[in-house]
Amino acid sequence: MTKVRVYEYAKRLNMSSKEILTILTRLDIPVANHMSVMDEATIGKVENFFSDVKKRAAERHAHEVEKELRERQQRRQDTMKTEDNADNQMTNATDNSQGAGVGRDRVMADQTGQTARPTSREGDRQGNVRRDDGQYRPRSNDANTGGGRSSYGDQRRNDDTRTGAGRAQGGDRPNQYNGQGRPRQDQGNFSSRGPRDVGGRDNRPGYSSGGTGGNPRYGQGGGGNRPAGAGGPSRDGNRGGFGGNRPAGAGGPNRDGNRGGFGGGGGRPGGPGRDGNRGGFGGGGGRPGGPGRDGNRGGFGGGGGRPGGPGRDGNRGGFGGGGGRPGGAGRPAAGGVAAQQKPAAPGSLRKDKDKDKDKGRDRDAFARHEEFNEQKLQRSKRRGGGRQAPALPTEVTVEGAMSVGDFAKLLQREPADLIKKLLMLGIMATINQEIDTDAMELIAGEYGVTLTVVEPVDEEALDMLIEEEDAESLKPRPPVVTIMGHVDHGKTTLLDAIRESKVTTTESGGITQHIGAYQVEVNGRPITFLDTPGHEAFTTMRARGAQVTDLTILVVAADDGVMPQTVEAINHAKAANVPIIVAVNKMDKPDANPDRVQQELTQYGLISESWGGDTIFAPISALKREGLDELLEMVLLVADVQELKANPAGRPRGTVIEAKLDKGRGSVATVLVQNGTLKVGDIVVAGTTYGRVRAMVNDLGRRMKQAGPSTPVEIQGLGGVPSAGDQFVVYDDERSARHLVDKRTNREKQEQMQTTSKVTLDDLYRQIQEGKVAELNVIVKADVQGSVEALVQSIEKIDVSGVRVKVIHRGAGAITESDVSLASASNAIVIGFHVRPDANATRMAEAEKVDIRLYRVIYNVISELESAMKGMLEPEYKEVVLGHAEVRDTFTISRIGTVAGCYVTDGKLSRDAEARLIRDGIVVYEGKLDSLKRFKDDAREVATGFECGVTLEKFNDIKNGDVIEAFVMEAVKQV
Ligand SMILES: Nc1nc2c(ncn2[C@@H]2O[C@H](COP(=O)(O)OP(=O)(O)OP(=O)(O)O)[C@@H](O)[C@H]2O)c(=O)[nH]1
Repeated sequence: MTKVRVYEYAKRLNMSSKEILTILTRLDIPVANHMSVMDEATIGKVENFFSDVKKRAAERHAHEVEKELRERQQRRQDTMKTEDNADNQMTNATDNSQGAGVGRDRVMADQTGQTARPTSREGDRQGNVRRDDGQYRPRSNDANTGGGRSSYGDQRRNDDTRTGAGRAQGGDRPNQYNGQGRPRQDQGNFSSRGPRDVGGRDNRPGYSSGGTGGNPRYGQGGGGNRPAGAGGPSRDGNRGGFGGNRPAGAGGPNRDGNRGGFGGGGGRPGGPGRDGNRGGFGGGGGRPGGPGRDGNRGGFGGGGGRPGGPGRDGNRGGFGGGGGRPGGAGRPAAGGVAAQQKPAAPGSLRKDKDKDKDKGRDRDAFARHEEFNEQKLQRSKRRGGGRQAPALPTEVTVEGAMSVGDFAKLLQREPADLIKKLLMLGIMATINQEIDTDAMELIAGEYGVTLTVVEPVDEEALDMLIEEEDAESLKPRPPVVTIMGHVDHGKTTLLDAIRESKVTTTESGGITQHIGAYQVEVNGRPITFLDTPGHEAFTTMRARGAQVTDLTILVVAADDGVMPQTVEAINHAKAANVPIIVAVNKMDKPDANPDRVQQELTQYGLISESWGGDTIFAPISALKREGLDELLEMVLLVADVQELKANPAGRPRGTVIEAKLDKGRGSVATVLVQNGTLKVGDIVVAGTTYGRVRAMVNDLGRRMKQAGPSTPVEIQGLGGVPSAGDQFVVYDDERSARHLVDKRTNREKQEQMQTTSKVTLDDLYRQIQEGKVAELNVIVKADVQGSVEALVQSIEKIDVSGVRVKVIHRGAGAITESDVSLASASNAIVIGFHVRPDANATRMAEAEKVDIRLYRVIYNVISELESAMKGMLEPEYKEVVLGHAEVRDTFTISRIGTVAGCYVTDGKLSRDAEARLIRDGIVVYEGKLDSLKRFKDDAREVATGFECGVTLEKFNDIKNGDVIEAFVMEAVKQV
């Protein structure tokens, strides 16, 4: 497959480019826009994504289908259980009940289609109903004849062959039966055309009716809801048979068992039962039954449902069926499980003397029936338990806003349902739209789910494997010091003085080399100096979130006093929350005035100890190497107060101080180890590069095997050149290091594509609303110090909706690169009053996306800041007139309107300009140019001295002599 652009690919899939871009973003594939090229791998990933989505949808569908099936099955089981319970209750009822009834619906048809004749002949059948004397006496209590047409599946006694009989057929063929059930028995196959519509038609009409034999108590016949078919004969059992809706037709004969059988056209017709709990079911539309003997259930037989085979002595004879669960194929009608369990005794007539035995069998059968039911229940429980859908969550945890779809997934609810609920709450949202935690809370409440909002996981911290070190493993570490100050106040001289005086004396013979940082030893304790005087340590590094400095030495020349960069340095240090030690330098100079320095610094909150403050002032002469020991002792003192600690045995991590590409050595980076002990061979990830430490060199040029906390070392072996301020960490394996670097590179690219999140006045309100800004950092630069102070005082008074303005730096003079870098590091805006940024500052501001605002009136500064904070900052527009044209002629064209033939008298007319029509000095129309043509062609612009055709948007009343004025509205920056 060749490469395609996003929009082409989207078109191919009949999707929008936006959708594809969204998918790519989700897949962490950086793309710029719809014109971006998708290579084969990317397309593959997208296609995988689609197939995953499809797979998930299919799974969900399957799950739903399965659930539906399970519910159906459960319902069926419940119904059966209810009936079984009813049966058992019947068992305890009277003996000798029999009845005959005529089913309402057709009961059952046999395989031959013959109508079952409810003629009962004693002795002529197996498994029949006769009792003691073999005489079939319909009236007697003993020999019970079921009237009507019994629907028997297989009424044979099933001595040996068990054919799946009792397949009821047919539907509602009416069959006039009068409630006199005369069960007919055939050899083996019994069937009956179910009687229908005889007997009463009311609800329980045929109760006790129609039975020709014996006590018709339980025989049911009738035509109504629970009407009667012909009940089968019953003996010693409870129920002869049912007919009607729920059974109908003739019930089978019953003997000693609980249920003779059900007969039914629409319901379940029964076969004969003997000794068992249920003879069987037989049915036209439902389940017709086979005969049962000694077993719990004879069997089911059915036309539309389940037809049954014979059962004997076992739990269930078998199922057979014509329709739903076809006979033979379902559970085999022949034989059946039970039949094999206990071979059938030759079916025969039952004698009274066998009665006790029968009763015993009854009990056995009942027990088996119970056992079977229990087993069935357990099986269904197991089945249900195994496949049970996971319970819906009652508690969910979120980290912040998420899309409706994702939240629905979390709640395991349908997104559409969520969208509906959101709508009810007045929130219009689509599945991909993000909702905040408040909305989530409301939705969760609707579902009765507890929502917990937790702080989002700091991915960077995770990536950097930042673990909490336990207090016991922390050991004191050397302080890391930077030196700052105004130009020429002696920073470099001081750094050199410290290095030479300390390094060379302690490490005699060592050749110091510049690696960007070095360590000195004072009173046996090391101090690390960052060798980069100036702001980089603060700005560049802080912008990357790195904080390397523990304290800063502010160098102020005693002869020069506090200068602008001194102030800047103070502000940098304060912004970074780093303690300051003031080194009053050049004390050797005759015009040195340390008091002045002390006095000037009080303005910036640095009050010397001698004046009751807590800032240490150390008078030194860097040139003459005087006062250095005292200064360094002070450094140690302040460090002690800070209790600087690290775990030398922890995971090595730190910050890149500087890095370069060396011709011979490749990537060389000076790093400051801040925790753990970095060793040669370690796999280091720094920024977007990684590699194995090949060699380590300290500031004395010595090869090192390992470097502990606060040690600056130069390392070789990284794959690329990291940036100053990049944090590094040691990874356990190269693969995960590479993975992190890939991830970072992708993220970086994406961030570059996205708009900056730096604060600007234009989107300040949004950022305030989003809670991103609670304090607006401002750098104030003005032409004179007086203006600076006035401005700062006014600005600091602004307090809108809890957002405070904080002036982090102020000064007189042009806006410099340093101001911009401080603004960038501190997410500040720069306010210039009667000053302008220099070229470098402008360039840097563009690169760093720092908002510089220039003003000439203090009032504008205040009002604009206030408006921005209130979200009312409207860009100001001014009208710029482009030119005029005189209407020399007009034409009316249908469907277009009036076309004005014009002559441009001055300036130009532009196609997308706004226009006004002036007639005799009065503006009669103001709107837009609808079309602008030179002859027949559309023109973008028509300049002075040319003719053109003009139409105005929704305006036709143009007359000769009118003047068309073209103008545009331009946004103006306030200056
Ligand atoms: N008399 C005297 N001169 C000093 C002292 N310290 C530095 N100087 C001189 O001041 C000048 C500037 O010193 P640097 O160390 O370059 O000053 P810096 O602050 O590093 O200057 P930049 O690198 O330009 O920011 C040099 O000529 C030094 O010799 C001192 O203690 N006494």
